[in-house]
Parts: sequence; structure tokens; C-alpha cells
Amino acid sequence: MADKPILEVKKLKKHFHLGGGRVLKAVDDLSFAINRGETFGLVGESGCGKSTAGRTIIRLYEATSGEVLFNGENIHKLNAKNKLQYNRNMQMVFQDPYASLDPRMTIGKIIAEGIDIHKLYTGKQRSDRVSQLLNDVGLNEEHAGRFPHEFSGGQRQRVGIARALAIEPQFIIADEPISALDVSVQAQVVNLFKKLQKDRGLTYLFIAHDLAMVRHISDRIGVMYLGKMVEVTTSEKLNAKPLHPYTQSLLSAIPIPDPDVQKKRVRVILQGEVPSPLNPPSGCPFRTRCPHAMKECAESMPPFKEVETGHYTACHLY
Ligand SMILES: Nc1ncnc2c1ncn2[C@@H]1O[C@H](COP(=O)(O)OP(=O)(O)OP(=O)(O)O)[C@@H](O)[C@H]1O
Repeated sequence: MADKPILEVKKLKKHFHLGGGRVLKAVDDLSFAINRGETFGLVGESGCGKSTAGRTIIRLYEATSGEVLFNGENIHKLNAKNKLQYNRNMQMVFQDPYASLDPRMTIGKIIAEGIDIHKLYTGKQRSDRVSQLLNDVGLNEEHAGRFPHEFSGGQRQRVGIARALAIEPQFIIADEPISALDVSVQAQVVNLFKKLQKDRGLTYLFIAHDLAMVRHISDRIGVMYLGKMVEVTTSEKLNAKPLHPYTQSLLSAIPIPDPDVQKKRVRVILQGEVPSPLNPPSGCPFRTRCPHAMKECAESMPPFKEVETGHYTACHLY
């Protein structure tokens, strides 16, 4: 029998109350699961709720409703001791490696923060651990006494990764971890993520707006639009046969290196902008930009259902 998923997200909602009765449904009814050892890519345009989803899963934000099960346990029902253990199992790597590293702290202190909070090592064991982590991410132990501003963007992101690894988590949420980096170093950081996953059996939730990149590193992909999950399947199925018109448009925008194939491809160009999440369209939120919109799309939100084995989508076409 297959292993139970390491993470199950069930009907997760995170609504921000902005005053004056205005409610911004940043994450609305999100359901998906991540298997142990896989990379799950979460994609969608800016503002669709990817970061909010990641932050709610790791409990930087409290959920408005819904469930997050980690190793089968509902994380919203954990007592203080188990919550600390949960925090140990799940860590986050942020987009901007400069903003997320305290400029007044040395790299060694930054990396050891989690070790100190969880009281894992002290003295020589602690400094040995920091040296090891620096080596593991392609830096070296002399870097421990330096400050974040002395490093390049790629090196700072390596520090961010070492910090996340310090307490040996099983699961890492990487929120746009390469988008702030030069193109030339993006591949190096992606390769580091891959190597660490292989060596340590890590599971990743990899958040990014760039489907072209995500599909190369993810086993499975979830596509979000205006706070909702619109499609989930394996990278191969998503590439070969995307079901949701929004996914089709994202894929059709990715250039193909082969000019003959590129010529034959039908480009799906979306009309208009993403609607405001404060005032989303009725029914399916994508209908105002969808080339296949029908009458029923304005009337009801299509259920998120398994259309083919392991291939889920929320669209009235299916
Ligand atoms: N703390 C907050 N308070 C109010 N609204 C918020 C807050 N955080 C995010 N939002 C809003 O929630 C929606 C989703 O934002 P989120 O950052 O999760 O999207 P995203 O897909 O990660 O986009 P990006 O890649 O630009 O960060 C946006 O409309 C955003 O303005």
C-alpha cells in the first residue's frame, strides 16, 4: 500500500478582514495532498494566494477554516509541545534572501537560531553542526563569522536554505526561492534543492509563478487562480494534457525550443486582467477570462474533482 501523504490540505481557507466589511479571500477552499519525498509545485499568477497558502500551512497565519494534516495529525489541534515538534518538522525558505536574514546577525548565528530554539546542540557540537550545514549548502565554515551583506544573492539564499535545514525538517516550503536571483545562479540553487532532497529524503512544497521552471523540478503540480486550486496532477500529465483552460493558457505561453513544434502550437491568449480578489466573479472565478465560458460558469463554482486517475480539475467542461 502506498505511504500516507506527509501533508493533506483539506478545504483550507484564509480570509483577510480588511475593515469596512471587506473580506479578501486569499485562499478559498484549497484541497491537495503531498506525498513523502516528492516535490509539489504550486503555481499561479501573482496575487492568486500561493504565499498565503504556504504561510497558512506552516502556521505563520492561522487558517480561517479547513484542515492541515501533517503525518495524519491535524496541526490546528496541536498542544504547545506538539506544536513545537510540528514547527521542527516543517521549515520555510523565503523569496528574498536579503530581507529574510537579519543584517545584524552573523551567518553562524542565523543558521543556529533554530538549533537554539529547539535546544538541539550547544558548544562545539553546535559550531560543528553550523560548519557542516555551511558545507552542505556549498559554503564553508569561515563564512560563519560574516554578515549577510558580505554575500551575493545566491549565497544568501544558500544561507536561508542552511537555516531551514538546521533542525532537520522533513518538509520544506520554498516560497519563490529563486525568483529574486540572477538567472545564472537560479539553476545552481535549484540543483542544490534537488541534491539536498536526494540526500535527506526531503519533501518540498515549491511555490513559484513560473510554470516553465516548476514543471522541470516538480513531481506533481497544483495550479491556483484567485485563491482556488483549479488543477492538480503530475508534471507529465500537466504538460501533455492540461485540462483547465487557465493551465492551457499558462502552458501555451511557454516558448518551445523546436521551431516546427512552436509553429503548430495554438497560443491561448487571455483577455483582461485577473479580477480583484475583493470582488471576484460569481461562479467560476476564471470565467471572465476563459475562452470556453458557458452560462453555468457564472452560476456555480465547478467542483474540484478527479477527472482522470490522479488528475483533478475544477471546470464545468468536465
Ligand atoms: N496580510 C495580508 N493582509 C491582507 N491581504 C493580504 C495579506 N497577504 C496577502 N494578501 C492579499 O491576498 C492575495 C494573495 O496574496 P499572496 O501573496 O498569497 O499571492 P501570491 O500568489 O503569493 O502572489 P505573489 O507571488 O505576488 O506574492 C493578494 O490579493 C494579496 O494582496
